[in-house]
Amino acid sequence: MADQNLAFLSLILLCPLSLLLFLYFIVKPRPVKIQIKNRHVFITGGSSGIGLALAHEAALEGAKVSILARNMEKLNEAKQSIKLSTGRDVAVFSADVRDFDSLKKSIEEAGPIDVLVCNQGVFVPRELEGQELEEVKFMLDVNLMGTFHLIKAALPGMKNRTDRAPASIAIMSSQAGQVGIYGYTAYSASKFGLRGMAEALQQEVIADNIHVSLIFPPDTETPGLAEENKRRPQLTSIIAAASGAMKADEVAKKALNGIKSASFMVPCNLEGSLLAIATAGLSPQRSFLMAFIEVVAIGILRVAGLCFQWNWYGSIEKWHAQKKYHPDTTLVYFYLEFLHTSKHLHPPRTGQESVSTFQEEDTGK
Ligand SMILES: NC(=O)C1=CN([C@@H]2O[C@H](COP(=O)(O)OP(=O)(O)OC[C@H]3O[C@@H](n4cnc5c(N)ncnc54)[C@H](OP(=O)(O)O)[C@@H]3O)[C@@H](O)[C@H]2O)C=CC1
Ligand SMILES: CCCCCCCCCCCCCCCC(=O)[C@@H](N)CO
Repeated sequence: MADQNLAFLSLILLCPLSLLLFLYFIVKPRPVKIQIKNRHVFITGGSSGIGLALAHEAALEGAKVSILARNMEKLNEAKQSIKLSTGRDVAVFSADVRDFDSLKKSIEEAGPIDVLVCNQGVFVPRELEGQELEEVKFMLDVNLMGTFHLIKAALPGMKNRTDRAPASIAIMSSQAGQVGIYGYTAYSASKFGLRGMAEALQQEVIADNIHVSLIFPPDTETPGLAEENKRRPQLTSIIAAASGAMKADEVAKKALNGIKSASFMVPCNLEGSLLAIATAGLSPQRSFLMAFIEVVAIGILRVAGLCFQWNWYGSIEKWHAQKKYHPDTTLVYFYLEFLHTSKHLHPPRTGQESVSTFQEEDTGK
């Protein structure tokens, strides 16, 4: 009897241990550390929000930082604020990521890059039915094509870097790049696109000791989010509230740690970690411990994911039912529910909002 118990006990211990051992030997690419100190860190969208917070963090850690965005005034303000808080000078470059030639010029001027952070991004949430195709194209152009332009422009210099030390290409996705969210058809498409690009690119640049990281923040308090909240559909806010909001410097710290450990997927909060496991798919995983957790947890997280979908489709059904039977009270109802589910307070949508965010951003540049 005692022998049987012992055999049973060693069996339940042996299974996970042999799985761990197996994963230890097979995870690829192998773990690597990316140094930040004294390296050239080039951050697009570095004049605002998450990019600016990342520029601060990287400068604090002793990097040589360059930031790129369109508006020179905002760039200079960012430069001053980083100088003030860290005592370090950052180089600023004004270019639109949609314009490959001017981007290439800036990148050549900046010199070889060790850590490229593709962070620029625009988000104009709206149901596809009411969204102009130009707005769809705007998001795909800046978020997806802009990142292609950046990597095409920076890669030759990165490959020819003299020290051959591990380098990084970090790409700012979003939790809306892991799961499709109501109101984000175009935005989610642009961010899902980045994931496909990143998975393929990692295989192509591994031989050059370049390591790709994909960062997945939840709602993050930035000037961009404040602008977005003025016109975000209520259902988008309700669904996005499933993941807690973060501050830009918290996201920047998580992002920089993810870059330093060369993690392929970089979640930023607890919900993000669960999402990363639930959507692991065939993405690379360097950590055998994380791989172990993925293998063990993936089934139950699928159940959790289905529960989230149940909840979200419930909200959508309620929204439509309210609209049908009480057209006048719908907005009030959702506004009240919204107050309970989100920290971002703003007046309910009237349906009369203009597309000015997009037009203002997009003209005269
Ligand atoms: N805030 C959030 O809730 C979340 C944000 N993200 C992602 O994080 C990234 C940063 O977001 P956030 O900090 O909120 O954004 P902000 O709107 O605060 O800042 C965006 C930055 O990108 C620059 N930028 C915008 N368009 C272009 C362009 N065409 N060419 C060059 N630079 C451009 C802006 O400068 P300028 O206008 O002068 O060009 C600015 O520096 C984005 O990719 C976003 O999708 C992901 C999840 C959540
Ligand atoms: C299996 C377990 C699942 C765990 C919970 C899932 C929660 C999903 C919430 C998605 C939130 C999307 C926010 C997008 C923010 C963004 O990108 C915009 N603000 C634009 O910048």
